[in-house]
Amino acid sequence: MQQETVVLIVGAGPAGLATSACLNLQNIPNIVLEKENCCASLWKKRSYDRLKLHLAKQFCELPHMPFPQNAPTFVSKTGFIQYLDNYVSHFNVNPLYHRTVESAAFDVREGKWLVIVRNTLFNMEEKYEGKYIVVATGENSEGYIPNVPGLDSFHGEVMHSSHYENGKRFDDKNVLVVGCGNSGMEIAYDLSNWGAQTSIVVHNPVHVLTKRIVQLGMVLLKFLPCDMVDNIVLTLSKLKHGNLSDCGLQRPSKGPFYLKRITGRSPVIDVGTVRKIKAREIKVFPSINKIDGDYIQFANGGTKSFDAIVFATGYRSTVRKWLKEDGGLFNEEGMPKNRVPSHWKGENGLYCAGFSRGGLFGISNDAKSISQDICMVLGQQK
Ligand SMILES: Cc1cc2nc3c(=O)[nH]c(=O)nc-3n(C[C@H](O)[C@H](O)[C@H](O)COP(=O)(O)OP(=O)(O)OC[C@H]3O[C@@H](n4cnc5c(N)ncnc54)[C@H](O)[C@@H]3O)c2cc1C
Ligand SMILES: NC(=O)C1=CN([C@@H]2O[C@H](COP(=O)(O)OP(=O)(O)OC[C@H]3O[C@@H](n4cnc5c(N)ncnc54)[C@H](OP(=O)(O)O)[C@@H]3O)[C@@H](O)[C@H]2O)C=CC1
Ligand SMILES: O=C(O)C(=O)Cc1c[nH]c2ccccc12
Repeated sequence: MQQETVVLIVGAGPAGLATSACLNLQNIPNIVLEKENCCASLWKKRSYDRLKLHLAKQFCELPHMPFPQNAPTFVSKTGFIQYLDNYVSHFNVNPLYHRTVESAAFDVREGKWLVIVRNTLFNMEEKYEGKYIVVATGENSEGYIPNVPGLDSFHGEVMHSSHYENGKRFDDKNVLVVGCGNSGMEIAYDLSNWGAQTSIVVHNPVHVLTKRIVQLGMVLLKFLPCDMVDNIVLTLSKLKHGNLSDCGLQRPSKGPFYLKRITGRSPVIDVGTVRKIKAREIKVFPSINKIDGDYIQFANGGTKSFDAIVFATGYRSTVRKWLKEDGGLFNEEGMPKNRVPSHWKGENGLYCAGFSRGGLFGISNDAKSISQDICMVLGQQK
């Protein structure tokens, strides 16, 4: 006899996989719906070649499966993909691929979620039902490119960081990276290594740390208050990098771990970009005013021509495009209304995993909280 699906999970990234694994361990029937042809599509298809986990492996593991002892402290992209593929087989997670969720709504009469899915392999509509639904489509669902005046007139190549693989075909080209988050800073470094004349737009203050300093900070946070940890990591970072304001990099007035906690914004973990900026191998520009043909004009009045622009300007959640209600959970931007740790549970059996802005560590906590909650509610109903 076929078991009735109890939980529908939308998205087979780390969050969907971890939630399914936790439910499988409790024998709670679930289905994972994934629009791509593989799991962890961000890692397999939408991230640059030289990507490594920025946080030490103990902060990046999913529930119930540590990284192998012989894995390096900072796991490579291929190592992480291997880990996820092992995770999927170990916990018998079987996502349904080529399934794009187009709408989900709660049927009050039936007390169920009704989900309409496009099977893109056969271009047909499918319907699924579940008592619970877990949104695991991620904070990084689609690349965001700002509305820059004149962008349409730009003659060169324009891409989002999620489509950047490496700088091979940009050697000797003039490339502008817009955005100085972790993607922008690392892509600028990669482009410069491949021989591109590289520039980066830095429009706001930014914290630049190193992976070792962040690792120390993460450990210290277990014992010390956040402001004390921020003082320690900032002192270490100033010793390491010196004063960067001459190079166009200002530090925010609030500390890096405080900002991570309150705004979710991650500090930049330097991979070597700072040395290149100091050596003027990578040029820093302020905000873009406008684009005219090949020429880009900056807020300081400077103008320069470029062959290509990489927008490393972040991502947006897409859940509000298909979830037909906010479910008491999501704001207009498709992010949780409530602050961590009250962010993962909505109304009528709606949950979200992977929206805490806490990276893989946050994802692991969400998956455990959601599976425990569903297990408890089902237990009460028996
Ligand atoms: C470049 C990059 C590097 C990162 N590195 C780290 C790191 O080192 N450490 C860390 O802790 N965090 C890191 N993060 C943050 C975070 O951990 C990752 O983004 C992680 O992949 C998020 O997992 P997720 O499952 O929530 O979302 P995703 O990995 O984005 O998975 C969501 C899945 O949902 C699918 N989907 C979307 N919409 C639909 C739909 N309508 N129907 C069906 N399927 C759908 C997508 O195809 C995708 O496979 C990184 C993020 C980025 C962008
Ligand atoms: N190895 C790793 O672990 C890596 C992890 N990541 C993680 O992935 C997530 C996404 O990172 P990322 O892709 O860098 O996106 P982010 O959202 O973290 O960064 C986007 C950057 O673009 C800037 N920006 C936005 N709009 C404009 C604009 N109009 N002009 C100029 N700058 C602009 C933002 O500045 P502001 O916010 O001030 O507006 C910010 O600095 C983060 O959590 C990050 O830490 C990413 C890469 C590698
Ligand atoms: O890679 C990211 O953006 C993350 O969100 C991971 C993360 C969680 N907590 C942090 C603290 C400092 C730097 C990165 C992270």
